[in-house]
Amino acid sequence: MATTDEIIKRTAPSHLIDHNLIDREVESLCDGMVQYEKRPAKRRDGSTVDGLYNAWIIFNNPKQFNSYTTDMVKATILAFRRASADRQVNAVVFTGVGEKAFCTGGNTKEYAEYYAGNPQEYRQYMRLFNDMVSAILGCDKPVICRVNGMRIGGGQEIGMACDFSVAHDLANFGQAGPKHGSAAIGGATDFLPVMIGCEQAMVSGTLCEPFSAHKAARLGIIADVVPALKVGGKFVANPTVVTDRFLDEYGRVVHGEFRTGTQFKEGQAMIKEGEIDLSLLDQKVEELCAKLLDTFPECMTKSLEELRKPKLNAWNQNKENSRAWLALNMMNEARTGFRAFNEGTKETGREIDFVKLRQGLAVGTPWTEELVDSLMPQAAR
Ligand SMILES: CC(C)(COP(=O)(O)OP(=O)(O)OC[C@H]1O[C@@H](n2cnc3c(N)ncnc32)[C@H](O)[C@@H]1OP(=O)(O)O)[C@@H](O)C(=O)NCCC(=O)NCCSC(=O)C1=CCCCC1=O
Repeated sequence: MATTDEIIKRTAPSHLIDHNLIDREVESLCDGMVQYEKRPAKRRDGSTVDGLYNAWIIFNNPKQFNSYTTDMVKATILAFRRASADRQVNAVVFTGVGEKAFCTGGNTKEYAEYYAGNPQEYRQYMRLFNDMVSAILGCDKPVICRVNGMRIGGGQEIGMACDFSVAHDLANFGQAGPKHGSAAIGGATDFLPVMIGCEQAMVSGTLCEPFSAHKAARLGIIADVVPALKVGGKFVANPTVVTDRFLDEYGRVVHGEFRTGTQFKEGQAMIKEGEIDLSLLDQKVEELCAKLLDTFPECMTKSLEELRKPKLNAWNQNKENSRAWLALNMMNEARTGFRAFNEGTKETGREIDFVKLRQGLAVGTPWTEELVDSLMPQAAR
């Protein structure tokens, strides 16, 4: 009987049709700010497999916490299409450069300096943003978000669109929308209720308070969490977070909550002194890729399609209306909030005086250029 290798050699077509839409390098669309790499797939024992790969899609804008510009969004859509169509690709790993941030969402500089007050332009941008989320949810390969750091705002939204998330435990998660002039309707309001339930979704989507990776694991937003901080050559859990007990003296769950006061400060100092090592994160990601490799490929894709439905159905129901609302919102609250973040500093703060704005609106003050300027942090203080 012929071996499988001999049969493959004899029967595979000599010419393969390319199903990509365009024949262009991902990097060329965005000055290398999104990288696309095919890394050899590995078996569970760590050995490399011939002719099979995992596609790594990497945001490369670390100075701005891997926030995505319009060009990066375009490149990301192309990257996911490429990985989806590539017969040699087992799984996609979506991550960012460095250890500080996976992604903190849309680029607030571009929002403030180009899109603010320009709803028709932002509507075009939102076409691309929506296509990026849909490209993740429509990828024929399992998508793993390798959470190499903060996952905030639109970063959390594209992260939650992925099938699995594995994080290092110094990463924070959360939304920024209502604090910065937006609503978290780029996926979060669709995904959060189905992933963590309506109550916790409400807390995250409205209050915009960051939460730890340990809490993200407890809530069920991520599949796994690993330590990244090394002190004296040994891995330790994030020292700014409670990880040594589950309940407080009143029986309330405290595991994964941030420590407070002096304990928090001591934790921060420990992080500063220690060394960050992402090797355990990479190990977990590779392990997951290897498990996915050990399955029938079409059964895997069908399983993904079915298991994505709760997220996908919510997303498809809302994405076009959300796009229109977000575009018009660029005339007032987004224009104000993103400018405030962009123009403010650590000294002045980067948010507006919400009470002042609410007081003005409460007596019918219209949105004017003058009102917006007066709300900027440097003007108010
Ligand atoms: C809370 C933060 C994520 C982190 O705070 P902190 O740790 O204090 O760091 P910073 O000093 O604020 O940031 C370090 C530098 O990175 C720059 N940065 C951070 N995030 C962005 C960004 N999103 N775009 C551009 N630049 C960014 C920051 O300016 C600093 O650089 P500098 O040169 O000034 O020192 C905090 O950074 C934060 O809140 N960031 C903004 C988060 C945000 O508002 N994101 C956009 C949300 S809206 C969105 O993503 C949407 C998606 C689609 C649908 C519509 C929509 O609104």
